[in-house]
Amino acid sequence: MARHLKLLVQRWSSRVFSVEVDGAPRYFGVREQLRGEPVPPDVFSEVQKQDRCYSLLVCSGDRVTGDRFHWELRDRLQTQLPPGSGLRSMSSFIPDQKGSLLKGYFLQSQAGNSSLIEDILTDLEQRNPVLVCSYSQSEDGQQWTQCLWYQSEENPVRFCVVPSETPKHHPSVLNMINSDVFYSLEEACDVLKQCGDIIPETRSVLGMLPSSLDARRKPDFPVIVIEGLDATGKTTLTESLRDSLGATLLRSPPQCLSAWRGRFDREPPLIRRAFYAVGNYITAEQINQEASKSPVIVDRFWHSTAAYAIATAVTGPVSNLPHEGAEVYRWPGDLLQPSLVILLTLDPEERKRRLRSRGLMKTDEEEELDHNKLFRLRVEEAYRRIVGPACTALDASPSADLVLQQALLLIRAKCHL
Ligand SMILES: Nc1ncnc2c1ncn2[C@@H]1O[C@H](COP(=O)(O)OP(=O)(O)OP(=O)(O)O)[C@@H](O)[C@H]1O
Ligand SMILES: Nc1ccn([C@@H]2O[C@H](COP(=O)(O)O)[C@@H](O)[C@H]2O)c(=O)n1
Repeated sequence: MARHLKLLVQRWSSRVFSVEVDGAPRYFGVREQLRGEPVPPDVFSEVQKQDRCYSLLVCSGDRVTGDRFHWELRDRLQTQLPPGSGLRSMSSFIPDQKGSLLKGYFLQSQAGNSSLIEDILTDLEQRNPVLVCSYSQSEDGQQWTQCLWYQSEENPVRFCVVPSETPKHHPSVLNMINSDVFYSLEEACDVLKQCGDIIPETRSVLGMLPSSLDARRKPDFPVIVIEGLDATGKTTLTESLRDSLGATLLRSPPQCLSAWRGRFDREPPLIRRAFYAVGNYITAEQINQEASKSPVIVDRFWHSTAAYAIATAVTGPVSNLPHEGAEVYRWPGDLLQPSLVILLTLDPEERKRRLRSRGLMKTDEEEELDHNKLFRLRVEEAYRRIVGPACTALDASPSADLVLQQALLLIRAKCHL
């Protein structure tokens, strides 16, 4: 077994395992010896006595390869596993230890399917950086045990499975910085550079970056960013503001990246978020140039990149988000700061009505906003928690003209235009 896997398993009992059930994580741990009465963790409560469970944790040392493999693995398992395997997302982490998160999947093997599932797992384990554990119930039905699957045929070391307290932070929070949310151009570029061989388009994207960036340069004219969920009226408002103020209208991601956006939208979060992060820096350079001549209006910027990334990385209710004031909500030190950020807010029913009447194709995330109320609430709350600058909320439900008048009032008050 590779050295890093050995180290990992030696610290097994300090790790917490988390399995997603109905969009919320359930936690358990493992101990070498059971102290006190056995209490099966609730993840196992609906598993039949003769069934086995398996966990697969991705253990690649290289995060780009690991994230892509984790992403593809779901599709592979969904197509290969027999029905009733109850495939769920899972992770393992050391509470409060940044960077300790390992991602993977948890599944059930019903008695009749066991050999088929074991063939799939053997093949996976032999060819890929994945650590498989199996879980079985003791004869008396009192206890679930975990063992590393590769050695289960020989003399397996069995760990007792025990319930674990809900940790202070959602597991994804541990790996969020510079995986989901990038705090410098350098970090985002590093990820894209590592993808050069597998995604040739990254070279063209990186080629769009200016040779130098100066975040401290203060633009001569105000820079106003308009943010909000899709169909809240950003396009309508930004175009009206451009006309009313004689401003330049820009957007993030910038027009010059349009050809490659779809390609990066199909990649796992690490790569997708790095693409959008780099897009903000390219837009920032365009802002710098235009804001020496006129006010600049920007349709989406950093708030969108960070809020969607944070809200997607965690699951469950808003209380699972990193707490208000956490590091993930701060503005990157090397990114131009706008003079004002206006967040358009809208009642979900009215937003749906506008979406329907517009009738355009929706991205996966837009679909998710529609179907998953918790996801929408997390995005909205993440928007509100980002600081440096924080956004100013504006009710987008009145007519387009009234929203424009309200936005102009805010801009005049804040930017003295
Ligand atoms: N204040 C308003 N009242 C009623 N309808 C509006 C208002 N503002 C915009 N709309 C309509 O709602 C729909 C969505 O607006 P718009 O395209 O401006 O939103 P958006 O935030 O830019 O969306 P996306 O982020 O998905 O591009 C459009 O059909 C638009 O005409
Ligand atoms: N600065 C940005 C802009 C957008 N995104 C991501 O794109 C999606 C929304 O874009 P629309 O063109 O549909 O408005 C959203 O899902 C964000 O993930 C971003 O990350 N950063």
